[in-house]
Amino acid sequence: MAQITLKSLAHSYSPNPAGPEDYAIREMNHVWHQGGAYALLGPSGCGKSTLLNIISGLLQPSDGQVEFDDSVVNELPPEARNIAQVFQFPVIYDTMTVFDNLAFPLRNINTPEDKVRQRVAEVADILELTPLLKRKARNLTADEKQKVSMGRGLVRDDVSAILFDEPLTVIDPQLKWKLRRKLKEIHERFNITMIYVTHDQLEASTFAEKIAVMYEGQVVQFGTPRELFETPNHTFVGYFIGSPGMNFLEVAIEGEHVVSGAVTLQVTPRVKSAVGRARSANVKLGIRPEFIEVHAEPVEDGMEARILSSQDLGTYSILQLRLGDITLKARVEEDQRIPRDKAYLRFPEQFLGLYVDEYRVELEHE
Ligand SMILES: Nc1ncnc2c1ncn2[C@@H]1O[C@H](COP(=O)(O)OP(=O)(O)OP(=O)(O)O)[C@@H](O)[C@H]1O
Repeated sequence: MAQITLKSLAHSYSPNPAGPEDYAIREMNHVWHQGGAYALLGPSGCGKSTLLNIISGLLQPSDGQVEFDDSVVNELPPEARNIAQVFQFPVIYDTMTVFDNLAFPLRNINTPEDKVRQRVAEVADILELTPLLKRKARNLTADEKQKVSMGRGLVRDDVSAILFDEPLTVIDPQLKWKLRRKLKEIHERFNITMIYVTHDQLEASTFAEKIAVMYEGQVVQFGTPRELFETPNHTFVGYFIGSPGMNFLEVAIEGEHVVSGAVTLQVTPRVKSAVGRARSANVKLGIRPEFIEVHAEPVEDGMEARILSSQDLGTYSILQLRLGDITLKARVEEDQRIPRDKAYLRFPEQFLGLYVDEYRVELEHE
């Protein structure tokens, strides 16, 4: 078992990278602590698989170091790194039985047969594969095959880490939920570092204690699901986490006011002075749909908005609103009165984030 440290790590698939856009991983420093349950979350193409393959040794980084505890492992091949990896599609031997498939990684390191039997029984039990142990793998369904593939990743208890690359893609939605719970249970039981790659925020937050959000080859935030929701460090995290994502308004100071396009925003003096201090033309205010106050009647400092649509989602509704030339989304709970055509909006200061050049900055005290 190990702590995995990435030091000034970068990777380009091009032999002569000309600029940052030629890097699948842009320079990053990151630590995965021993025993953590982590998710690596981001959209397609952001570099998740590249990063996993660098950790497992399938890929050599073009720059920087990968360390397991205090040893640099850049030169070590995958088999010497003691890492288990579970891929999107099943990697199993069709002609072997389920038992032999599960036993394979253990027999490969000359584990005594009684220990093999004990570990295979344990993992088969957790993954509900016990009735299938004697079956040939080729006769299994796609779901069952992927469970065996996961079992092969989980069967050794001496690995430095287990890396999962979207392991539930081929699994039926009903079973996905159950398997995620099982992985969590296994993590709690065996205290192995697990890194789980996904592009699905729900999958990430049900599995992981901490999520690394990747965007354009970099980890833009590493935090608990709650931190990512409440204080996104980067506008991308705001968009990507939450359903719907955070609203962002491009803002500037005009005379005495904070404006967004043609709209004068009602904000506190503290927000105004923070916007005024920003030394960039790229300044945004972010607020989650959950935190916009929506009133049916005029209120002090309320900003009048038109309601474009209202989507009833059972216990809450999502309103699409037009504030001047800005489109916003707001969430209204079922016990709240939903205005018909017009609404009056307030942006409570404690829920506003200020973003300069896409990164969050504190609203300092006066
Ligand atoms: N073997 C390769 N050769 C050249 N470019 C590659 C190679 N593999 C990946 N890339 C590029 O590197 C970038 C990161 O890809 P990567 O597969 O790591 O992203 P990802 O986040 O895992 O995406 P997905 O979720 O679609 O698998 C992408 O621009 C991709 O096109």
